Amino acid sequence: MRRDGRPAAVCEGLVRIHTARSGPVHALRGIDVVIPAGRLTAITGPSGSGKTSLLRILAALDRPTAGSAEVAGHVLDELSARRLRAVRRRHIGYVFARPNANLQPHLTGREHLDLAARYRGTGRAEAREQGDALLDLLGLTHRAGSLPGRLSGGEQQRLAFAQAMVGRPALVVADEPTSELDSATTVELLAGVAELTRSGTTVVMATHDRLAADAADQVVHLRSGTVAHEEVAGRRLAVVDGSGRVQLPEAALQRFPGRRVLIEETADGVLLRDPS
Ligand SMILES: Nc1ncnc2c1ncn2[C@@H]1O[C@H](COP(=O)(O)OP(=O)(O)OP(=O)(O)O)[C@@H](O)[C@H]1O
Repeated sequence: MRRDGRPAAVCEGLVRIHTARSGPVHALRGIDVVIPAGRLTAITGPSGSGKTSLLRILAALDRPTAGSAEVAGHVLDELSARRLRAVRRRHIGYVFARPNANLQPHLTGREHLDLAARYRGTGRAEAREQGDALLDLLGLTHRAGSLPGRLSGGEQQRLAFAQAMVGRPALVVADEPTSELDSATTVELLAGVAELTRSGTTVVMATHDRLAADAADQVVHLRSGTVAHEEVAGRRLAVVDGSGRVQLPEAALQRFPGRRVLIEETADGVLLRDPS
């Protein structure tokens, strides 16, 4: 949670319909999700389930077709384009999947951090202090003077996280940041990210990688643009949306071939039965 106890981001009934040549594509069909502050949340789900569409809205790079997204207390869908850009600059860090997409070839590690901090309005002395701490935490101190071309893929992604986090944004959004790394490098990067979330940063990361999902405090699993389930503290939770809809796990769904259920309330829960 943030110091004020509020989550870093809250999405309610998010709908995103893309316009493709073949017609409208319903990428998000009513997503309710809460991103707790100071935690690592993984967004998982098969290809095309809506992970990037959700992340782009959380990162203020795109707007929902309907529903609302609040980040750091700002209701993004109500903001003008200028205010949205300002919120993105100040409060949101972004990490792309491809290491070299995150970095400028002519800037050293240190220069990346200085520039990102200035962009977020952080004073020079504070930026230096935070930059040093981030480089140290991510094992990059000896690389501060190097250009990205001299860094390994894993080091480049760690620098990308440092750059996304300097200036203390409310939310760092990362789209499959481990997809181009081998498993040993992935483990190293995740250890660094876990360390950063322990120091108070909130990270939301789309991933296909089980290692990355296992490192998360919360996993939100998407299926066809809806939240299929969440995993928190090792427990798998179904999500009841605002209109009372619950997605059953695949195995449970098999029990209802007619897609109709009898709902029985019992003393300690609710029972679903096949009516046939
Ligand atoms: N700009 C766009 N224009 C048209 N359709 C889009 C656009 N962006 C995404 N889509 C479609 O929306 C759906 C969800 O895509 P999205 O990229 O959000 O899923 P994803 O879970 O991130 O997929 P992947 O794991 O393959 O990256 C897909 O059917 C995709 O083709």
